[in-house]
Amino acid sequence: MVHLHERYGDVVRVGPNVLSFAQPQAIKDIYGPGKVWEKSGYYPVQAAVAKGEMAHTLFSSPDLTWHNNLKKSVSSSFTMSAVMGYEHLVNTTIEVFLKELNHRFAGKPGEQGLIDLHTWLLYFSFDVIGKLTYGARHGFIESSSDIAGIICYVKSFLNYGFIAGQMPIVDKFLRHNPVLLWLEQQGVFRGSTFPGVPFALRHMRERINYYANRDPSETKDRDDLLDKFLKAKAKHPDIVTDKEVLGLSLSMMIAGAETTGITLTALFYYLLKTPGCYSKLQEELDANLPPKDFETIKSDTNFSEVRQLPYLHACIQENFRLHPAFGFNFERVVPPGGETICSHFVQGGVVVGVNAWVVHRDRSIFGEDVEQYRPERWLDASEEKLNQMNRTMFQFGTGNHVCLGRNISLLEVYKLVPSLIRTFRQVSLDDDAKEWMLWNGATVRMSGVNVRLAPRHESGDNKTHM
Ligand code: HEM
Repeated sequence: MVHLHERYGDVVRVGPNVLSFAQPQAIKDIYGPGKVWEKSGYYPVQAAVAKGEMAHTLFSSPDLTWHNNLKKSVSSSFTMSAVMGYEHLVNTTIEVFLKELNHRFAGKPGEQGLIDLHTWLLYFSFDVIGKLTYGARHGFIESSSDIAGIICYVKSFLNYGFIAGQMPIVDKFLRHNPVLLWLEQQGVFRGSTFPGVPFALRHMRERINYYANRDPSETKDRDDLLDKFLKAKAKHPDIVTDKEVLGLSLSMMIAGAETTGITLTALFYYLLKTPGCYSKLQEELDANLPPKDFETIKSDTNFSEVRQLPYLHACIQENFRLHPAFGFNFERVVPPGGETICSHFVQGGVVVGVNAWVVHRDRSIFGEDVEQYRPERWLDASEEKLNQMNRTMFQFGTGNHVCLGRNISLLEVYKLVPSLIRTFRQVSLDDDAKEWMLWNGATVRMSGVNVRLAPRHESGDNKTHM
């Protein structure tokens, strides 16, 4: 999409009835205050399937009333202050992650010390989401494997949606084929069910039993998202049923895990490719959060503290700018009667959208060096420029469908990056000259980010903490 706009200009017709806009003004015109336009046919293709039934999520549902009511019922569990209450759940996952990396790889020579960073950060982000949603990790990290093929499924699920979503009618013959769904309901065919469904159903059952079999005065609230979803169900039974609880739980994993794993990998890649930035960040962390021993490091990396560190913030913003996790246009349908977008009148029914990869590379906003990873642009900018840059950031979308889990992903990123950098004396690319490989399958994925870790304490010191 970046190349298409470079070649054909600010408005590109990318399908018979589909327009892509490059100018930041289009963000305001399409998704801005008061704009509640329907999502395009791209989204329902992304519905999960549970035992032959469509399990719509906030992301996939075309029904705006259902979406708005459901989002309103659970949004208080995703505010920044609510999310800070989940910090200890992230801490325990960071602790396990760092211990595994240290024990398996740190300081080891040859193949033994080589880490496929993206794969490990996916183990991390999928385990964090399990912990936040159900209070229990699936165990990707400890087993160093893709449990039940969940990660692989999410990738192929998004790949499929990315392709089929270009011509949504084909979906009715493929994944959401009514005959296949019916066969699945009869137990004849099990191809479409998301492998995360059995986990979700087991945790839902256990939780419902937990509350049913205890006197309310004896039950202690659990502090995970499933508890919040079940409370929303009790409070708004007309809006949130078991089906919604299942859809919400699944969407945490589908929308929230790979996106954060990609964001973390890109951030380490850019930092390691620009060693000056890495050293500056390390200096800031060392100056503000003096290194502690391995056991206490995860609890020392306090979210409210690290959020205030300017260089860390600049590094994270610059990464979101250069590598937003989603690589597709967030498509909406122009309402009947038509609307004006960036001074062009567009007829009702036309699908329009903006791509974060495109607007984040607008030279009039971010400067001529848009392809360069340069966190300093966030520190050197005048107040007016900074406001303009912040307004153009589109990695989480905006408006009615803005990412529900953005604060959760910020919590993960702001905590994991300093924790990993402080835990190891050195993090380095295995081959500095090698570039990563990128491809777009709705999320923009990478491969070839292989790193090595040097422990802070070379000798037996480190082992005593394991
Ligand atoms: C770096 C990480 C993440 C990125 C870049 C990201 C990006 C996005 C974007 C761009 C959208 C809106 C798409 C559109 O308008 O069409 C979205 C929606 C959504 N995201 Fe995220 N996301 C991230 C993490 C998460 C997490 C951690 C969760 C949950 C725990 C989550 C849950 C959702 C949900 C439920 C929606 C649908 C919201 C709606 O339609 O109202 N996301 N995300």
